[in-house]
Amino acid sequence: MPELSKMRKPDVKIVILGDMNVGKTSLLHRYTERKFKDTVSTVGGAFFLKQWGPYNISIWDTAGREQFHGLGSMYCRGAAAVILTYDVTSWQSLAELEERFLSLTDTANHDCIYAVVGNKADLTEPQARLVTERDGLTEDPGVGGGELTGEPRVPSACPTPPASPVSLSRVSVNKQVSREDAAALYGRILRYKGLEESDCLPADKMCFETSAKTGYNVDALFETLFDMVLPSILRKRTEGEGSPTVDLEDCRGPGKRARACC
Ligand SMILES: Nc1nc2c(ncn2[C@@H]2O[C@H](COP(=O)(O)OP(=O)(O)OP(=O)(O)O)[C@@H](O)[C@H]2O)c(=O)[nH]1
Ligand SMILES: [Mg+2]
Repeated sequence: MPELSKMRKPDVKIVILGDMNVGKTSLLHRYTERKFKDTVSTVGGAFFLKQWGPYNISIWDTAGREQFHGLGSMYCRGAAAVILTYDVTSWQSLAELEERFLSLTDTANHDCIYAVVGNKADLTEPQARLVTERDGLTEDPGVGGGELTGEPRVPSACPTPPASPVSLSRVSVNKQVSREDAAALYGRILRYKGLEESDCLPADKMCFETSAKTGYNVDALFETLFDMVLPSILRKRTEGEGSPTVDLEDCRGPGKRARACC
């Protein structure tokens, strides 16, 4: 196990922002641990270190809860990429990105890259929900983590199985945010930053839909960004910014994928 206090300083920083419950922590778990696991609402922030070829990339998870809002711009300081995350089933979560989170990125690098990410794409697939036609009960596998088996699960409030057979239909949860909505937000982000769309990466490359639950598009999201921030790393190295080591006394776990809270 490497001596953490001598760990190389991360070469570059990526920050995930977005409203509470959109799945920021779940996306990081999916990418770094290949799992969809239970989460608790993030307090403050946490970071992961990812070795990408010869480079160390720190990925900062942030709290979406209003009470931690003040920390956001601190986390964004010096970021080379920011992942603005919303929930595809929640229009409000997209609106919050513009109203509450975009201004936090004022402290990011001047050439910071922005990705707009709609998570929980699994919930909008045609087979995302079970609906019992008998009494309108719904079962959401996205929350409980259950699999679709064709057998209704009995709600805890109803200890005995229904006497009559229950017919099942499968419908999708309403998708509230389209890819076009996300692309339009991306355009507004560029304008907010005073950038010309023609000089920037196009919306179809920078807007992703993902599912932390199924893993859909999660590797593509992170690895596309890693590749995109490499020029920033190389420039920083050429400019000789900062010291080559960092004090990571609080880190837990091996250097390849350390995690810490703050
Ligand atoms: N169906 C589905 N549920 C998801 C997905 N990602 C996260 N969730 C669920 O959404 C809830 C919130 O997930 P978190 O990852 O804790 O959300 P967060 O954005 O980190 O929230 P804060 O830490 O409070 O800002 C949890 O119940 C997750 O299991 C997904 O892709 N699909
Ligand atoms: Mg979280």
